[in-house]
Amino acid sequence: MPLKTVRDVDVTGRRVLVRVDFNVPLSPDGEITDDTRIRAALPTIRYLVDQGARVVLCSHLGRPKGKVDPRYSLKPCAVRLGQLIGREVRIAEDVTGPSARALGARLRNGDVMLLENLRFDPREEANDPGFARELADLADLYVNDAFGTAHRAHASTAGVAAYLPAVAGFLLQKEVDVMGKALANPDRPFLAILGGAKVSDKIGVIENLLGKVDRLLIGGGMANTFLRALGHGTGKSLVEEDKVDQARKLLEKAKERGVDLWLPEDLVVATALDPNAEHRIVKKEEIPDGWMAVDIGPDTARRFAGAIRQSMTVVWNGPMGVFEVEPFSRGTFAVAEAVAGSPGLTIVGGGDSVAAVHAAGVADRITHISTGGGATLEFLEGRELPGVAVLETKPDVTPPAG
Ligand SMILES: Nc1ncnc2c1ncn2[C@@H]1O[C@H](COP(=O)(O)OP(=O)(O)O)[C@@H](O)[C@H]1O
Ligand SMILES: O=C(OP(=O)(O)O)[C@H](O)COP(=O)(O)O
Ligand SMILES: [Mg+2]
Repeated sequence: MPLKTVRDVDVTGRRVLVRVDFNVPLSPDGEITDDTRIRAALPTIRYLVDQGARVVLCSHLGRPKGKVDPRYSLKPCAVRLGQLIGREVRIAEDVTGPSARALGARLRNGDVMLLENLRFDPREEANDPGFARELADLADLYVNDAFGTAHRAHASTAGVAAYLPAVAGFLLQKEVDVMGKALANPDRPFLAILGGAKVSDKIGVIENLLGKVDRLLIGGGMANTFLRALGHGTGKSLVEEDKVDQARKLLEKAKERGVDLWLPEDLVVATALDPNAEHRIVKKEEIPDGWMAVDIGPDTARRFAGAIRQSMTVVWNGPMGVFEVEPFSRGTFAVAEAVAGSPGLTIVGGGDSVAAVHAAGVADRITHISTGGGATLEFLEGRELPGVAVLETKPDVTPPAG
């Protein structure tokens, strides 16, 4: 059934708590390197402002693990949002404390404020009902527009809906709608590309993906755990030791089901994550001790690009390497270029993958840029996302055919 959205409720003069995903990539000195996720939330924010709502935005940024940490402050996002909407966006000093409550009480119709990083409070990720209640007490209505975090059952994405009317924002609605249609009956060959660094988070989706796709390409940090499962040394690469067994089983399952699962055949290895670090290209069996895999190699990039160009549906999440460091960006950019040149429907999702697609200059040749990485993968798996499940629906009014 279709989701109820902000358009289906009266918002004028009401305090509206809007969960957004402002988890944007930051440079080492704390500058926003890609503001796609902030821009993606603008339609909902602008609508609420125009309707005279009192807007209380909330988001997480990074993984500060329940502790206040200035490196993960949302202040830069408040500044950027203020520039984009042309009005002041005040940021609270705390999440649900005295500063947030005082700023909230002073809001006038059309004002916008932002709470500090939700994950400064350990109760957010624990989906603590007391914390959900404190969030709810700041508002009269809850709007979820954080598609990128909709796969998390946290206080601000799920728990809070127990205490307030809960509707979708325009971004979340659009993501669910566009991807639902695109992936309901995909043209084949259907290919997925998986990379990035959130290995333990995302390895779990592979089993179900094997039942959906014809071919799966694995690169980036995700590939290293699989190389280890094949018995190769991985030096000081990012590897999740406790997922090696699972990776081995997935390799077997792919074989049983006749799904092509491709790993890198060659890699760029480096001595450090530094643009000036020594680096070279090696075969996948030859990662030297003390070195780390930081990108797929040129042969792999060519092979992956060929497969991508032969596919009619492509879903990509997770960079092929540490593309933020220039010498290690080539594999990711080659894949971005290939996805852009693929003849069929293409979806790229994830905070960092989307930043890479913008950096590669190919974003306008992708069918759908999604703000969700892990969320898109779980959606593709066919899993119900907790942040969507808690929202109100409206009766389907599609008239019967004929
Ligand atoms: N081989 C690798 N080793 C370490 N980190 C990697 C490697 N390949 C990619 N990464 C990192 O993965 C990060 C993105 O991962 P992730 O958050 O899972 O993707 P997304 O945000 O697109 O969903 C990037 O910051 C990138 O530097
Ligand atoms: O950046 C995000 O996901 P992504 O890296 O998969 O794109 C979301 O904001 C979720 O963050 P989380 O994986 O720390 O819960
Ligand atoms: Mg990310």
